[in-house]
Amino acid sequence: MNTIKPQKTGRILIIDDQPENIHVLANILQKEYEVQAATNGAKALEITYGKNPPDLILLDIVMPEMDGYEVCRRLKANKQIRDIPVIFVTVKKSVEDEEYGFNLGAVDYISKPFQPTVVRVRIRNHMNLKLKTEILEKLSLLDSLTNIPNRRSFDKELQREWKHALRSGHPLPVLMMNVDHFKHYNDNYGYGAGDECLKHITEAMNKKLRRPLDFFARYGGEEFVALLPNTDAPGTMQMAEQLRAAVAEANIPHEYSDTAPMVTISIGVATHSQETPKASLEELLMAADLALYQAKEKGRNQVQTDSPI
Ligand SMILES: Nc1nc2c(ncn2[C@@H]2O[C@H](COP(=O)(O)OP(=O)(O)OP(=O)(O)O)[C@@H](O)[C@H]2O)c(=O)[nH]1
Repeated sequence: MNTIKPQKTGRILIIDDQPENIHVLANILQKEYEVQAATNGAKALEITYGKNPPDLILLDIVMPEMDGYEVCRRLKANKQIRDIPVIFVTVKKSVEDEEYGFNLGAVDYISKPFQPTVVRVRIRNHMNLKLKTEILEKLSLLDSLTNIPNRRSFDKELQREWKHALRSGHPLPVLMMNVDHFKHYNDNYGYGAGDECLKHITEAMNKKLRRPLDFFARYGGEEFVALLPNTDAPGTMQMAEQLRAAVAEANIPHEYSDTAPMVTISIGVATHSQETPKASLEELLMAADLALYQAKEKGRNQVQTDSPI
């Protein structure tokens, strides 16, 4: 008979210099969670920075070389991993010790010797909170209609890529895309049909953006935006043209468009590069917006750029 194994709901890293202590905690937790172990701070940091970081960390304080406080300090100093909850599990149980641990950013403090049931419940609570927070964070970065990143997510990504472009000297192209005569579409086919249209357009464009660094988001309403980091000017124009064509070729009828019998988009391209440097990311966005305005002015269903090849 096939038995269904309950799914493990998270990964826990146990850090303790005494393997037998790790064993005791692992025994309590491994039914519910995937358990990782490290007997010193250096190994713990290696696991945490690695490909499969834990969702929660149980950390002993008294360890030779790097003690638990120092491990915690280093974890909390790193932006990428500082949100992993740390729980101290220790024989140090004075109020001052606890206070010190909490001040370093720990979420809880479990004194040894401990009651397995209490440990299990406290860890389950912290794990649930961590996983739910993660889900909410992911949702807060997604556009609910199209399921692609939203403007908030784009703003974060742009900040990151802007800094990277300044450091590396690589070009950073931005594409602003706007649906043509979308007000007529909504007014004539209805807002629900308008929503469906936005979903189809998203799909059509998403299929074309294949590079791992490409970032595509809904900027708001009927406006979309894409970042194509490290793409040169000819490549950017080719990509923009492909996106424009992909929407036209989706062939979504739009009898009320003054431009074409189907839904089309206009695209404005601006690039921060050695040839066309921008003083700030705001200037980069404004340049893309201006190019989009020109694409609309010149007849829509076309690409305009501030960085001609
Ligand atoms: N269905 C739907 N419509 C939206 C959404 N967000 C914005 N819109 C509509 O998009 C339309 C945008 O209209 P305008 O800014 O006048 O632009 P346009 O009609 O596309 O004209 P041009 O951009 O000049 O070609 C408005 O009717 C908005 O109500 C959405 O989430 N769903």
